[in-house]
This record gives sequence, structure tokens and C-alpha cells, in this order.
Amino acid sequence: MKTALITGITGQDGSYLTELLISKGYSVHGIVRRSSTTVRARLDHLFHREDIYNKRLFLHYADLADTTTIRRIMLKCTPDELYHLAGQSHVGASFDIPETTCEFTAMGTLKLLEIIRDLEQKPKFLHISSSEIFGRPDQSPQNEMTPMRPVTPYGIAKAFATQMVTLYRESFGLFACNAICYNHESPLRGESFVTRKITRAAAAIARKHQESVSLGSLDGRRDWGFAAEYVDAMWRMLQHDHADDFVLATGTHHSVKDFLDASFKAVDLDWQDFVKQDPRYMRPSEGTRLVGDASKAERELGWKAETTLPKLAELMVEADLQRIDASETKPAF
Ligand SMILES: C[C@H]1O[C@H](OP(=O)(O)OP(=O)(O)OC[C@H]2O[C@@H](n3cnc4c(=O)[nH]c(N)nc43)[C@H](O)[C@@H]2O)[C@@H](O)[C@@H](O)C1=O
Repeated sequence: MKTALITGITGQDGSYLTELLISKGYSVHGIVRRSSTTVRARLDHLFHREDIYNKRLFLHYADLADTTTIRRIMLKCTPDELYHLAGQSHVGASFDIPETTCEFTAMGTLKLLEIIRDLEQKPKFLHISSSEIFGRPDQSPQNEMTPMRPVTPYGIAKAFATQMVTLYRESFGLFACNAICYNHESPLRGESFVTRKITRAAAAIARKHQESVSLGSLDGRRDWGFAAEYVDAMWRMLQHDHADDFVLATGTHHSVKDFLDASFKAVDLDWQDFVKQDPRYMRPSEGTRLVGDASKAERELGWKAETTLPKLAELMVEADLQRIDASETKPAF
């Protein structure tokens, strides 16, 4: 049985990856930050499985800044594979909390690399990088050779982490890879990201729970794929015969307006009747022309993104409608 360690296990990607690895027979350890609430809704269904929780799925408390504890966890569970998904991942928020973003997203990654460098039994390492490293690129679509020109604190932190991963692979021989992920969404996406904010609003407005939704710029264009497919690519990267970096993307791009169109169409409404623009959600600077060329992943890993708009929006709206309907039929205690 292989053992995997996941940072950011309670996030969208961590949850899909845990499901995937459990289905492949792995023993999965996850690092979680200590907080006063123990609600981890995305993994709840696995915690209730007696054959899985504390048998093949284990949680450990640690902060990414706490290298002593992380080293201790690694020595204890001796992972074959380490998937590093944790970090401050909200681009808009990175303008408000740039230091925190750099501490976790940039330095947190370097700290993990330093721990692995000293271990005798080194796990294969996957870092989730981001299309934000390209910022405002000269070429479109971008691939693994495209120069980094980040324009947000988050993108800059990711560029630092990405280059450190490459450096540790090339200079210290670590099996360390960057998954350069474009936006990947799902019903498990956090509610402050634009896709989930929209699908949740479309469902709530359709069920008459909400009257409108406030958004920032509607002209931003993104390459939106389905998160469950992206974690499969991450796993494939660590099964590959050599460590390398891969762009993971659909190769299609759409505007926020296109995402609104698809989501509100799924509930037979016109988004223009419900959307307000709010300067609070505008960003001081934005990446542009971000669309990925994932042909290397297709060629070398046999991976291709399948789900794009409008299907992605439809499945997310459907899940949000089901959530509302389920909460309405639940008995009140
Ligand atoms: C690849 C990359 O993908 C994600 O970062 P993101 O692209 O910034 O994603 P988002 O959903 O926050 O914004 C998408 C677009 O939507 C616009 N937008 C309009 N109105 C709102 C709004 O109200 N909220 C938000 N969040 N965005 C809005 C916003 O200005 C931008 O143009 C992260 O996973 C990140 O970790 C990552 O690596």
C-alpha cells in the first residue's frame, strides 16, 4: 500500500485527491491547521466510513510555518508521495494580505523542500502551481516554456515557489514537480471564487432565497476546467518516469459574462436582471490572456481536460440547487 501526504487536504483539490488516492488503495495522511471548528464538510463522508477513517485516512495538525511539526509528521508517516496543495489561494485577497500570502504560498513551499532535502527516504513531491505565474504573458496559449510575468502578490508568491521546486529538482535531485494549474472549479469550490459565487447565486435566486449578486469585473477571461480531472493529472505526474512540470488546462477561455450566461441559463433566468457591480470586488491588477496549452500533459501523461463551459457551470448549479433543496427538507432540530 502506498502512502501519500497531502497539505491542504480539506480544500477542494485535497478532497478530490483524497477520494482518488483512497480508490487506488493508498493510505492517505493529511495536514490540517488547528482551529476551533472541526467541521470539514468536504471530507465528511469519508470520516463516517469505519473502514477508512483512522485506518487509511489520517489527519495531523500543523501549520505550514511549523517546520518542526511537519518534519515530525513526515518521519512518522514516511510518505511515498507528498502533494503540496495548501496556501493562501485567493488572488483578490492577496492584495489585502500580501505578507501572509508570501509566507504560506512562497515560504511554506520552500520550507517543505528543505525538509525533504534532509530526509533519507525522500517522497516524490508535487507542488500545485498556478497560471497566475504568467500574469500578462506575451504568448497565448501559455505552455511550460512561457516566461513568468506575474502581476499579483499571489502570482509572485507562486512564481517564487515554482522556481524553487525546479531548482531543488535540478540542483538537489529531488523528484519534484510543478502542476501549473489553470482555474479548476467544482461544486466543492470555495464560495468566494467567482464561479461558485455565481452558481450559488443562480441557484439561490431561482429558489427565491436571494435577490441579486454583487460582482467585480465581468470582462476577466479564464481557462476554467473541472477540479476532479485536475487531481488525476497530479497523480499521473508522480507516476511518470521522471519529475517534470506540466501545464494543466482546457485550452478554452471564457469571460465571467460567459460563466454567468451558462449558469443562469441552467435555471432559465437572465443574469442581467440580477447582477450588480461592486468596486469592492475589483482588483488593482489582473492577469490577462490566461489560457493554457496542456499538450505536453496529453502527450506524456495521457491526460486531457474533458469538462468545459457550459457543462461545468451546469453541474455546479445543479449541485447548488440540490444543496438548497436538501436543507429545506431537513427536519429542524
Ligand atoms: C489559477 C488561479 O485561479 C483562481 O484565481 P482567479 O483566477 O483569480 O479566480 P477567481 O474566481 O477569484 O476570479 C476569476 C475572475 O473573476 C473576476 N471576478 C469578478 N467578480 C468577482 C468576484 O466577485 N469575486 C471573485 N473572486 N472574482 C471575481 C476576477 O477579477 C477574475 O478576473 C484561484 O484558484 C487561484 O488560486 C489560482 O491559482
